Amino acid sequence: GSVLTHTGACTRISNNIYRKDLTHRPACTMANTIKYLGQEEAQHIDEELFNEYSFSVDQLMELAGLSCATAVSKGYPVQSLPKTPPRVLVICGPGNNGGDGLVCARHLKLFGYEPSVLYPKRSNKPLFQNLTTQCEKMDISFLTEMPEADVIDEAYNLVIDAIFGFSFKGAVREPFGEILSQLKKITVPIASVDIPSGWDVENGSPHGIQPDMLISLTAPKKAAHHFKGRYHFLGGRFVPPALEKKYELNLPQYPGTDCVHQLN
Ligand SMILES: NC(=O)C1=CN([C@@H]2O[C@H](COP(=O)(O)OP(=O)(O)OC[C@H]3O[C@@H](n4cnc5c(N)ncnc54)[C@H](OP(=O)(O)O)[C@@H]3O)[C@@H](O)[C@H]2O)[C@@H](O)CC1
Ligand SMILES: [K+]
Repeated sequence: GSVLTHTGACTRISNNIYRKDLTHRPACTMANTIKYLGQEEAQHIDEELFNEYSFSVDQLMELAGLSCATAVSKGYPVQSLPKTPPRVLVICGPGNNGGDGLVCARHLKLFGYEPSVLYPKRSNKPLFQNLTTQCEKMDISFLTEMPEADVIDEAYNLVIDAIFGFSFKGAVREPFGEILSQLKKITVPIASVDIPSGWDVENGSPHGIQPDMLISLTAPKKAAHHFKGRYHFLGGRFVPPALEKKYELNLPQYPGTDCVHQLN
């Protein structure tokens, strides 16, 4: 049952999850509302997971990437894809969001998809080199350049956008400006990891890419209020309860042992 005493400013999405109405601040208690994080708060939680809770990047990235592949398999089951072979294009950026993409590509391959990766600005950190080798050893092909929008529509069933996450700031620098301009023209669906790339992390971007799926990791970022696609999943089921409490994340219960929770 609801414990909210509000004026209709919250939209009930599913059990114990309420989405804030964009037009006015909810008068309801925030006790049952999943928190949408600002950029700095997302970065603080990230630092705390590593520094206070002693997680390694590898651990959380593996769970984040697995969540993304799982959400994709729920929204776009391999048997339901219009084109065979079941090709998907995974575009990876230079930071940890790109690392999530590399992990996601590997799990998608294990799930029966045929991922190809575009990873134009590579990190020389061992973690990223290892993730790249793991993909190569699993016969995941790496593209040398961004295909034109019509080629993507012809060859791929969907695009995984793992270009930028919660550390994105300012005007998009190349080669990602050109990549995002092609993504604005494609008609196959885009699944964005954590943030639709190119969007301001808090305010979104009305003229940016419009993904069909968003997989929010740890907790949604404020930009997710502007997401208009069909599927919004929460992933990254690794938040210790004490950390969740400290930041008042009010995360929903994940079903059973699932690593993703569908928000809408
Ligand atoms: N705690 C969690 O929840 C976990 C979070 N995880 C994931 O980590 C993500 C955050 O990763 P992150 O901090 O590495 O940054 P991210 O957003 O990938 O981008 C930084 C890179 O982008 C670049 N860049 C920035 N602005 C740019 C511009 N305008 N134009 C062009 N380039 C620009 C910038 O380049 P530089 O400024 O260094 O040149 C830098 O290299 C998070 O969203 C989630 O997906 C999981 O892996 C694990 C658990
Ligand atoms: K992204």
